[in-house]
Amino acid sequence: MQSHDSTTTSSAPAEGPRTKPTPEQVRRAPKVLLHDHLDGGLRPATIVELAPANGYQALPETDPERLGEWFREAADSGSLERYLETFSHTCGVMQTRESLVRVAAECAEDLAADGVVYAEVRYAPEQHLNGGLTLEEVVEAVNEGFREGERTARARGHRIRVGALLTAMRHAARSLEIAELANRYRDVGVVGFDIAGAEAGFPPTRHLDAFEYLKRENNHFTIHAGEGFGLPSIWQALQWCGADRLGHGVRIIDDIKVAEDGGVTLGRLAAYVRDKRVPLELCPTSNLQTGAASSYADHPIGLLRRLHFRATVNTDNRLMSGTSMSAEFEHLVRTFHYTLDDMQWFTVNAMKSAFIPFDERLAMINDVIKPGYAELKAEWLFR
Ligand SMILES: O=c1[nH]cnc2c1ncn2[C@@H]1O[C@H](CO)[C@@H](O)[C@H]1O
Ligand SMILES: [Zn+2]
Repeated sequence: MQSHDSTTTSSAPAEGPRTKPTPEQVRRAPKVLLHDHLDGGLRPATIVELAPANGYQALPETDPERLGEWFREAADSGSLERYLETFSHTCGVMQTRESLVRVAAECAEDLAADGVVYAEVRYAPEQHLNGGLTLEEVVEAVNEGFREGERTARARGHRIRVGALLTAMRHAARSLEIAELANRYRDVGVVGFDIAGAEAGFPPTRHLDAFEYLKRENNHFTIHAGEGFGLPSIWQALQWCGADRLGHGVRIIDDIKVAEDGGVTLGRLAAYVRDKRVPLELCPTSNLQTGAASSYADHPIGLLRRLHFRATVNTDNRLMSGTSMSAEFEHLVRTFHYTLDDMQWFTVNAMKSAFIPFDERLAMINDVIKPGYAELKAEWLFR
């Protein structure tokens, strides 16, 4: 793996842009998040407070701290299916308009406080209908919450833009309806579409009609693929369904061979993914919990970054993984000795891969991300 410990050579500066960023710098660095689930990022205290209004009585703990621990432990099962069971408790308290507005507002605030400047946050509208809301009311409540959170963040000195991705559940049969919903709200807060849920046994081609519809509408979508299942799922997502990005895609590693001497051979699918610059929404901590990777050091992100795949860093579910964008980068800095330059590389990759218009992505890169990193990289000069 990469190892450039810049403190070992006597001629290298002890400080500088290529040294390890401090936790404070990691937090302040502008970050872009493409893969974060709204129902996987609630504050534990909010879950406890919202339970009565939603008539939800099945919470495993009512003390916020213990509840947070419960989620982290329950999600740490080594299986995607068991990991997903924990979402019944978060969706259980997201069944009223007020609950959805609050959860979305807090999501935007929490991401902004963590230094995220642009986020695409996903959720499945079909999972929020038990209290009598319509699909449209769900989308409008979440949009309202994101706008409110953006304003609160701004008042606290943080700038963030949040777009929604509408997810359809792959075991269910509402994907075309949700794709149509995403299309209807595309210029009002919704930037794309996704499918999620258990991957094994539910191939993306089950939802081909939804993807073909979105393609005809010139709309954007990502597909969870290559997480709980391997290469066939990634291949279908790209070559049958036409996904713009891969949710996780981490198992593309199965199509990459590294020889004893370090030589690397890409199979046809891995070569396609790299050549076509297909964005990989990698989520290291989540992968450790669902068994898609065994440790940070063994996580394919190290190799994929080295091979210049379009890799991005994401949280997936901040509650279940007890993580944040800063925490994910901290793990990577510690494991792979990443610098601010590496962080900027991942962040620019993510911004290039976002679903908002090209001119806005470019302005975010040139006017927000690059100046943000330049300022951090220059700090050592003035200490
Ligand atoms: O890593 C994941 N892989 C597959 N599905 C997921 C993952 N994280 C969350 N969800 C599913 O997406 C739904 C909508 O947000 C969640 O309710 C959960 O069931
Ligand atoms: Zn996910």
